[in-house]
Amino acid sequence: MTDEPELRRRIGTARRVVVKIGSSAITSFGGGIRRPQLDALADVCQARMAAGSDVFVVSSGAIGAGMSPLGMTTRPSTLSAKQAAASVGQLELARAWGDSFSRYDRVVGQVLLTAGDIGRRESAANAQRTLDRLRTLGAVPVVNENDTVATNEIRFGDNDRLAALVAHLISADALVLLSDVDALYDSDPRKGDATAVTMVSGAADLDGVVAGAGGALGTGGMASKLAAARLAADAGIPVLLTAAERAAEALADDPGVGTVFAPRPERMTARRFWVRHAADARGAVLLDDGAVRAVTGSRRSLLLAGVTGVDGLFHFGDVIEMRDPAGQTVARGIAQYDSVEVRTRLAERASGSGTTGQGRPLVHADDLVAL
Ligand SMILES: Nc1ncnc2c1ncn2[C@@H]1O[C@H](COP(=O)(O)OP(=O)(O)O)[C@@H](O)[C@H]1O
Ligand SMILES: N[C@@H](CCC(=O)OP(=O)(O)O)C(=O)O
Repeated sequence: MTDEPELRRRIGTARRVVVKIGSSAITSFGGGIRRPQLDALADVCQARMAAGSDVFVVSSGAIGAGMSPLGMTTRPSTLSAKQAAASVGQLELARAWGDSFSRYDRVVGQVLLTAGDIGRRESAANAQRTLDRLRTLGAVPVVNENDTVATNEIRFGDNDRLAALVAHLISADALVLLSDVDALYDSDPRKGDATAVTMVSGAADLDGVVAGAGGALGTGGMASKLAAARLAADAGIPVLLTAAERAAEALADDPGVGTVFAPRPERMTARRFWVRHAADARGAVLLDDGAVRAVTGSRRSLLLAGVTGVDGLFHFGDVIEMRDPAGQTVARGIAQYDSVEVRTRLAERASGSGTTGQGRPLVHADDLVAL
């Protein structure tokens, strides 16, 4: 098991680093983008690049940056108003990052992505190639969610998750999450006494930790950072979480600040990671209790015999969800049948005219990830 100093050194010497900056760190109510803070972050990223690392920036703040030009005084709540604010704000944000890095004669490349893009192999491969080419050209990729086309259903939910998915996409060696709080605490530090957690190596370290909501400008709060850290851990990527104002220490070669999250000892295969985290599920099947035990406890393939119903339309090769009798999603995996065929087989079984106990499994154990 990795110890804390070793993990911190690993992050400090990572060759390829994704740095995610939250809205709360670089925007303010009424004032839009806080240029001095953004410049300070660009200074730190430049120093790390000068030391030989590749840095990929994931920057939130488009909605915050677009509010004041549009005369909005509170963060918009409807999707269309958020998208309108973001479309104005993305320009402001890209210009600000461009100006900031131009002080070092560096060009930035804006990369706007949705969850759907990362969930589809072809567009994910294209995004990965673009990011890589920007890197080889010496430009700094600045990634954000493509808010204009993201819908409630397909939103990343927040940029912490986006940053973790990007880190996986580009095979990063470390992910640094910069927020307005200097570490993970056992409860929201804004609400009183709280103790900092310096390292998380597994679920047990989160026992008793209450991850609360974010600030007025952020979206995910601490829960989304923990989910992103878990996602990165599955991808084998260590994470450091701290405040943007500690960025210089966070990106130093031996970062002594914030909370570090250890990756899984064995990186999930790219295929299982994709099934678990990236791909959009196209539909779902309902399982009986025996099938739930088989797929979650014994990690066996899902046979049609354990399926009691189908929800939605899916095709052979799509990622589907598996739900227990209470409707809770217990696993995800790749379907080896179309939904129409599953429905037909279930109807045959109900009428006594067929068997569903034989044949190939609906989801093979190798393509199945319990949640
Ligand atoms: N257990 C916790 N530890 C640390 N911060 C927490 C915790 N619970 C809630 N928070 C709050 O989460 C906020 C950071 O989330 P958010 O506003 O979404 O940031 P960002 O804009 O950087 O994504 C902090 O301001 C902090 O008050
Ligand atoms: N794409 C949105 C992201 C919002 C968001 O996730 O913000 P944060 O929780 O501060 O990372 C924007 O740029 O405003």
